Amino acid sequence: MKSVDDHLGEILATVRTLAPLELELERALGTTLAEEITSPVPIPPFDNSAMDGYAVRAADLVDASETNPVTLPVVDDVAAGDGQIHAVGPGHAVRIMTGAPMPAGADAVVPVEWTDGGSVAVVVNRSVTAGNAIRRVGEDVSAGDVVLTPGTIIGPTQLGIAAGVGRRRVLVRPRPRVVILSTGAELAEPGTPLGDGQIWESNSFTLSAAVREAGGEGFRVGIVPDDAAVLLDQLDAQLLRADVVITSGGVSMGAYEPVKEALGPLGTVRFERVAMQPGMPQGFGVVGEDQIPIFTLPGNPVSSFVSFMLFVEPALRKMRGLPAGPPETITAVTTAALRSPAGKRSYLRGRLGIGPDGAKTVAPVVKQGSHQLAALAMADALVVVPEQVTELPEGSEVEVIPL
Ligand SMILES: Nc1nc2c(c(=O)[nH]1)N[C@H]1C(S)=C(S)[C@@H](COP(=O)(O)OP(=O)(O)OC[C@H]3O[C@@H](n4cnc5c(N)ncnc54)[C@H](O)[C@@H]3O)O[C@H]1N2
Ligand code: MOO
Repeated sequence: MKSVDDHLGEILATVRTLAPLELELERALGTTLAEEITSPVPIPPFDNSAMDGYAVRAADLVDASETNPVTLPVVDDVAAGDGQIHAVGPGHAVRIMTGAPMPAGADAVVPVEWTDGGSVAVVVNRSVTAGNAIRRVGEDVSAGDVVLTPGTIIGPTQLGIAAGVGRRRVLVRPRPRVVILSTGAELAEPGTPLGDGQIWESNSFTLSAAVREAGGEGFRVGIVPDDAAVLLDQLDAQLLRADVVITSGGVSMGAYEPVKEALGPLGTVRFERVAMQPGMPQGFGVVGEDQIPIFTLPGNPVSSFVSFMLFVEPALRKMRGLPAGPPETITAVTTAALRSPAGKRSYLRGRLGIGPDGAKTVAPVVKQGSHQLAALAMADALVVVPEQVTELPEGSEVEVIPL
């Protein structure tokens, strides 16, 4: 049997990082920046007020206090966005709003709270230090400063700074588009009644959501009947919009394995047994003119999800231009004994916690079957049990993949 590490290694050697493209900011969330973003101007572009109040010369207010208020005539008004030239002469004040450009001659802003709020003349009852409540030009960013570097994942604040330095479009590696096809004659669409022998289809929901969480765009094609020709037709139609295809089901040893039947003859997809549980039957390869990577995951719901975490998620990271490798693990101490088949790496479902000594613990969930989706939904971690280990007593230190 092939090792988990070899399988991932082959996948990562095959998938390619997506080519960069220019996207409007509104569409760039979750993409990976493929250029350096610099600011063409200093930010803020001009000295401006940090508060609503009065622009003054601090020297005029050195003696101002509660007992000795100073009155200054208000000679002008300047609002945010005002492009006019304003000035404050000695002994004068200009009413100013937050974000408005500082008038020439003024060296401080007196917040309105320190005054009587007058609009013709203002009574100030505190002195002010020069520079008070002024935001200086370039205080956030100097002209030419790099604000974002290539390889940065674009989140809300990165979008904000790109806009804040005047960009409308950015060069990014897009979110990989992942088409998800579920095979199985027994599958019924959730929300419709179950016929005899049927179960509700769930893998495509799990997988498309996992794709989204992994920074891709998941397209749920839904249920494809157990018919190789129909599957190939569907695949053909979907390849137009896919950077990756995932199928679930139809790869084991049964009499009706449409995925194997459809893709096997192409010669570009390998079906293998990987030394892991769950998720032993795996297929990976490329399809179509553009050699789109395809993952044929096992149909059991836990198996397909675990396979996604181990193989598809790292592949998506590589496609996004991010460092890619096996999922990161943390160490935790088991709260119960564990069993694992010899020669396979197990990914048991567990719940993380904190022990009385403050150490991280992991409690295996009771139902560990590949079909027991409810137990997976209650778990928040996968406990990794190495190939050669078949039993672990309670209190063992283990590697855990947090979900
Ligand atoms: N003789 C053998 N039988 C099986 C082997 C084997 O080595 N020899 N391997 C078992 C293992 S391990 C797995 S995993 C499964 C994988 O089978 P397939 O990938 O071919 O998947 P199916 O047979 O189509 O389905 C398996 C199971 O999962 C349910 N399923 C499938 N798709 C969905 C879906 N979209 N949503 C919810 N549930 C789904 C399906 O009803 C089956 O119960 O094979 C074992 N057998
Ligand atoms: O290897 Mo299968 O994925 O356990 O159930």
